[in-house]
Amino acid sequence: MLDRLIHSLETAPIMKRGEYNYFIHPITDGVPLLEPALLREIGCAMVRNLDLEDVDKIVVCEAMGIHIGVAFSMMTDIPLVVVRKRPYGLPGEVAVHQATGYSKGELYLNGVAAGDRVVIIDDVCSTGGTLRALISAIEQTGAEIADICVVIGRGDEDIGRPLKTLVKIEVSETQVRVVDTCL
Ligand SMILES: O=P(O)(O)OC[C@H]1O[C@H](OP(=O)(O)OP(=O)(O)O)[C@H](O)[C@@H]1O
Ligand code: HPA
Repeated sequence: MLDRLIHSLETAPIMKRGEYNYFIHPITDGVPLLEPALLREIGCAMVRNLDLEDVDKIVVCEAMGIHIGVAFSMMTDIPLVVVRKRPYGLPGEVAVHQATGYSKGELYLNGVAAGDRVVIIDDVCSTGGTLRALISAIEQTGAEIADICVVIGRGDEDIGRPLKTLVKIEVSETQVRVVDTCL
C-alpha cells in the first residue's frame, strides 16, 4: 500500500522556482507520465481514509486536483466540482484569492450551495494557500466540509481545519524524503 507513491516521490527530480524547491511528480504535474496503478493506489488510500458519510460532492482545484478527483469520483460515485482559475459569472459563483509558494491568482467556485456536504481533495499541500482559499470559498456558500485530504504534504501549514495527508515529505535542493504516511 502506497509503495508506488513512496518510490516515485523518492526518485522525483527537483527544480528551482525562484527560491522554492519544486519537486516534479506525475501526481502533482502529470509529468513525465501518470501510471494508472499509481492513480488506483491513491484512490484506494483516499477511499479508506476519508469520511464519506452523506457526502454529496467532491471539490477539487484546477489543474492538478482534476485527475485525482476523477479517479475518486468514479470509485465512490460522488459527483465532482472543479474550482477553476477563470470566472464564468454564473449565479452564486464565489471568487477567492489563491497564493502558493510560487504563484498568485483567483479561484472561482460554482456548483456548491448551502446544504451540501462536501470533501476537498488535492494533490499537494505546501504553504496551504490553496486549501485555505478553497475552504473560504466553500464556507461562503454555506456548505459543510466533511473532510479534507491531500496526497502529499510538505510543510506543516495550519489550514484552520483537520487535514488528512497520505504521505508527508521534506524537499531539499536535491531530494524528496518521505517522512510519514497515513498507514
Ligand atoms: O499549498 P500551496 O502552496 O497552495 O500549494 C499547493 C497547490 O499548488 C499547486 O497548484 P497550482 O496553483 O500551482 O496549479 P496547478 O494545479 O495548475 O499546477 C497544487 O496543485 C496545489 O493545489
Ligand atoms: N511540486 C509540485 N507541485 C507543487 C509543489 C511542488 O513542489 N508545491 C506546490 N505544488
